[in-house]
Amino acid sequence: MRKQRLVVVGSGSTYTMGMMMSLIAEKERFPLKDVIFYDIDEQRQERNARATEILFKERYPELESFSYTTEKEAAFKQADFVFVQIRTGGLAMREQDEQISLKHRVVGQETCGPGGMAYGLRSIGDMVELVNDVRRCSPEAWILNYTNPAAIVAEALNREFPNDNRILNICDMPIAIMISYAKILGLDVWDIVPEYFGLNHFGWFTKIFDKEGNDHTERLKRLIMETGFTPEDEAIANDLSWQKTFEQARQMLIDFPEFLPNTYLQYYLYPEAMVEKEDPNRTRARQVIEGRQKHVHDLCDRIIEKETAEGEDLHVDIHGVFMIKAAESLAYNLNERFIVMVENNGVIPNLPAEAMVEVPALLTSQGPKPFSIGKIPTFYKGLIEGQLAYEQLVVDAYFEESYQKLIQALTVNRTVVNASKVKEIVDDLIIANEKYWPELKKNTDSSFK
Ligand SMILES: NC(=O)c1ccc[n+]([C@@H]2O[C@H](COP(=O)([O-])OP(=O)(O)OC[C@H]3O[C@@H](n4cnc5c(N)ncnc54)[C@H](O)[C@@H]3O)[C@@H](O)[C@H]2O)c1
Ligand SMILES: O=P(O)(O)OC[C@H]1O[C@H](O[C@H]2[C@H](O)[C@@H](O)[C@@H](O)O[C@@H]2CO)[C@H](O)[C@@H](O)[C@@H]1O
Ligand SMILES: [Mn+2]
Repeated sequence: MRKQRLVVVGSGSTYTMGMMMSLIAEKERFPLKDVIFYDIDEQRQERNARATEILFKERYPELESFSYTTEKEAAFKQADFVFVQIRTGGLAMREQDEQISLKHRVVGQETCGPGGMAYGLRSIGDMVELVNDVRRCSPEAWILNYTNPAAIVAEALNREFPNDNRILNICDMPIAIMISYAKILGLDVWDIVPEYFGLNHFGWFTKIFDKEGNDHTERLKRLIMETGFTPEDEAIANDLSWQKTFEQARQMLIDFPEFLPNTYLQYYLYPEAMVEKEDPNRTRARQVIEGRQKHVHDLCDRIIEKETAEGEDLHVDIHGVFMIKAAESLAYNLNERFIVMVENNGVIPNLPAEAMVEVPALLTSQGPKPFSIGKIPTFYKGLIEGQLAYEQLVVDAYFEESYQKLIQALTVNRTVVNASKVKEIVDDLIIANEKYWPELKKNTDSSFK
C-alpha cells in the first residue's frame, strides 16, 4: 500500500489532537509516510505540534517524519493530501459575529445567518490563496476542506478553480447525526446507507437503509418522535448546547415529518425561538473558548510537561475519522459512500446545474461520483433556492466587492426578514471585519447584463 504524505493546514485547530488520534487509529488503512503541520499562528501550532510529536513517537513509530512550519513553500512541497481546517479571524471574530447578530435580535451563529455571512467573507480570501499556494507546489494533491462556512467556501472555490477536480469540501454533521441514528437502530454507523440531499448545513435524510438493503426510515422517525433524539458522538454527547440542538431536530421532525432534518435547519425554521434561547454575553464562541479550546490546550500542555501521552484520555472522534476515511477512499479507489459537497450538474435536476449541493457520492481515485437524487418536492426546492441565492450573492459580493450584493444576500436569508434590519447588521459587521473583508463599494449598478 503506497504511503501518503499529509499536510495539515490550520494545525493549531482545536480539532487537531482528535484528528491525530484518528490518524493513529486508521494507520493500517491510511498509512502515512510523513505529516507536516502548517499554520499562520506559531504559538497555537507549536502547542499541538509538540504534543503530537510525543504522541506519534509513542503510538506511530512507523511514521518516517513529522514536522511543523509557518512557511508555505516548506509545507506544501510534496503533498499527496492537504487537510484544511482554518478559522480566519479566530474564535474572537466568531464571538463578534454571534454577538453583533444577537444585538439586532437575529440568529447569532457560526455558519448560519449574518454570522455565517461574515465568516464566509473572511474565509474566501484565505482559502483561495491557500489553494493557489498548494497548487504551485503540489499540483496533484487532494485538498480536503473542512473550513466553514463550507457551503460558501465550496461555492467560492468552485468559481475560482472550476477545472480543479481535486478539491473536496466536506462536513461532519451528517455523519454525526448518523451516529445517533445508529444508536437508536442498534446498528454500526458505517453500516448505515443514507439517502440525503441539500446544501451544506441545509439538508434532509430521505431514507435510512442498512448494508443489506433493509429500510429503517419509518421506524427511525417513529422512535425519534416518541422517545427523543440525543447527540451520541463522544465529542458532543455531554454538551448541553448540542443536546438542545438534537432535541430541536426532533421537534422539526414532528413539524415536518416527511424527511429527517439536518440539525442546522433549526436556525432557518425557528429563527425567533433560537434568538430567545441565546445569552448574548455568552454565545457559543465563548463556550468553545472556555470548553473545547481550554480542554485541548490543557491536554497538550500536560503531554509536553510530562513528555508522554500515557494516562491521558485521548480518543478518536468522528470529525477526524470522517476526513481520513474519505481520504482513504480517494487514495485507494475504494468507492465508498460518503455525503459530500459536489457541483450539482443534474444530480438534482430541478436545481441549478452550478449549485454546490451536499449528496451521497462514491469516492473514487477520479473523485466523487454522486448518486442521482431526482427532482425534489416544492417545499425543499423553495427553501434551498432561497438559501442558494444567499450563498451565491455572498460570493458575488466578495468577488465584485459589492455592498449591494451583500444587502441582497442577507435579505434572502430566512434568519433576517426585515430589510431595514439587514442594512444595520451589515454596517456593524463591516466595522467589525475591517481587517478581513474586501472594501465593499456602494455603487447601485444593475446586475442585468
Ligand atoms: N466542515 C465541518 O463540518 C467542520 C467541523 C468542525 C470544524 N469545522 C471548521 O474547522 C475550522 C477550525 O475550527 P476550530 O474551532 O478548531 O478553529 P481554531 O481557531 O481553533 O483553529 C483554526 C486554526 O487555523 C489557523 N489559521 C487561521 N487562518 C489561517 C491561514 N490562512 N492559514 C493557516 N492557518 C490559519 C489559526 O491560527 C488556528 O490555529 C473552522 O473553520 C471550523 O468552522 C468544520
Ligand atoms: O459550536 P462548535 O464549535 O462546537 O461546533 C460547530 C461545528 O459543529 C458541527 O461539527 C460537530 C460535529 O458534528 C460533531 O460530530 C463533533 O465532531 O463536533 C463537531 C463540533 O462540535 C458542524 O458540522 C461544523 O461545521 C461546525 O463547525
Ligand atoms: Mn459542518
